[in-house]
Amino acid sequence: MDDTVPQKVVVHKDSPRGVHFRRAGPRQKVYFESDEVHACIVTCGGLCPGLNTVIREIVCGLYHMYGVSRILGIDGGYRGFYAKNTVTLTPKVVNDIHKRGGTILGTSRGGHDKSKIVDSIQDRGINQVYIIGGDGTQKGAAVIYEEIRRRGLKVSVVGIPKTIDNDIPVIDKSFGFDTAVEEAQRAINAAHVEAESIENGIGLVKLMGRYSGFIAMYATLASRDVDCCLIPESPFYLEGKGGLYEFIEKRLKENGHMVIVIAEGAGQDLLSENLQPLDQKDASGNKLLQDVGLCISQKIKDHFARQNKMSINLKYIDPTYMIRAIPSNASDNVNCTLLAQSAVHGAMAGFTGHTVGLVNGRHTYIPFHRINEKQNKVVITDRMWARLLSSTNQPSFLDPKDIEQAKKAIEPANGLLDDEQAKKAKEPANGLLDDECPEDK
Ligand SMILES: Nc1ncnc2c1ncn2[C@@H]1O[C@H](COP(=O)(O)OP(=O)(O)OP(=O)(O)O)[C@@H](O)[C@H]1O
Ligand SMILES: O=P(O)(O)OC[C@H]1O[C@](O)(CO)[C@@H](O)[C@@H]1O
Ligand SMILES: [Mg+2]
Repeated sequence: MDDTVPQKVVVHKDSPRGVHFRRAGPRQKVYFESDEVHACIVTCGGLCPGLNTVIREIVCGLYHMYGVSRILGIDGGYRGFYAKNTVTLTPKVVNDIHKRGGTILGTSRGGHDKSKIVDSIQDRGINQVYIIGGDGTQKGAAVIYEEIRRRGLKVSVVGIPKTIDNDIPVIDKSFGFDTAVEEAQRAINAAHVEAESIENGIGLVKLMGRYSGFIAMYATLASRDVDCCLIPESPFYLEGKGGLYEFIEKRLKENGHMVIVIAEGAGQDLLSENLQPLDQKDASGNKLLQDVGLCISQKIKDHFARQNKMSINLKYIDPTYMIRAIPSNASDNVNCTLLAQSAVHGAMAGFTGHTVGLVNGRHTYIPFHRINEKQNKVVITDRMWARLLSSTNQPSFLDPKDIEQAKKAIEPANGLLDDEQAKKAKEPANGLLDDECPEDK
């Protein structure tokens, strides 16, 4: 019950203990009686490998570990609470679903209406709400939790973080990420085979990653066939000395072919507004991006045609939805199972207002505000990006001015508290930061 997990494992010698989270797991005392539990599960946002596994394991966990049998599936994301039907979930119904991609409950963007959702929870007598989704979904879950608290309802609200983009902070990584990276290898392999089979072949692969380039970075590091990885966090330019065109020319001269991986959110500043207006948003308010892969492919082709000194053969591969619409692999299945079990144990113990997640290799309960305060991004002054640059041997596309700016904009690259932060942090008498632990009813 009292075990905690530190957010930062590497700290200065004299710095304070920092933020700790409650360790997840079964408790000796449970808050809910089995027969009084009425649980529901909802999936929101984009698809991600492993959604069905999490649903399955929540249902089986509640049923087999705690004898809970009243479990509802909410159809079609947040709006399903008030605008759609529900599905009764039993171990039999969910038995085989982990073998399928997608979510048997359906999902959606937009439609988060706090009052209508909490009215529906109240009217149906639901007292455990399991919400599976990405950064937007966790923000929505926090709003629901606050409203439930305001109304004084005895309802546990638990988030299970889902994102192939890996853009949720604090947690080590989200379920589905490994599967997506693995599937991306197939596209990169195809790009490589095409590129090396033809003179001056270029294989260009676009991968998901709206604001965070983790999939592109890990897929590149895993593959070894990638010559250049472009991500939203690392600005790049096309023309002139040190630009992308110059690098392409150099690689083609050296190797006769090359593979480029580009994350969907990279290089948006280089694109024209002709594909869609720049301020267009999806139903959840996420900015709709232009197809950077298509635009950059065309620009590369035009450049080399204009130059007339080298004829190139570019093949553009866009596996976007293929990497997230598949079932989770073995390691993600394990990950999903443990997350679902942690969620069930926490809710049964009466914890609420938190997301379950792996922190430094341990399962924890993380208060919503910690998850929602920022977005996880690749830190281009940190080790991983440096490792990638060493692996591909690509230019950093940065001038010293950009490096200085990036350093100022992010937290310290080595993850250590600087002196100022260290001074601000105070260690409470019992060594635990009370407000960092989910509320215990
Ligand atoms: N700030 C917010 N407050 C309340 N609800 C929100 C907020 N942001 C998003 N939501 C709701 O959360 C749901 C999912 O959000 P979104 O479409 O951004 O996907 P996500 O959870 O971020 O997943 P992903 O981006 O990984 O696909 C939507 O129904 C949306 O209305
Ligand atoms: O087309 P949709 O369903 O909005 O999903 C696209 C988005 O989903 C994500 O994969 C996040 O789930 C982003 O990388 C991508 O921009
Ligand atoms: Mg999101």
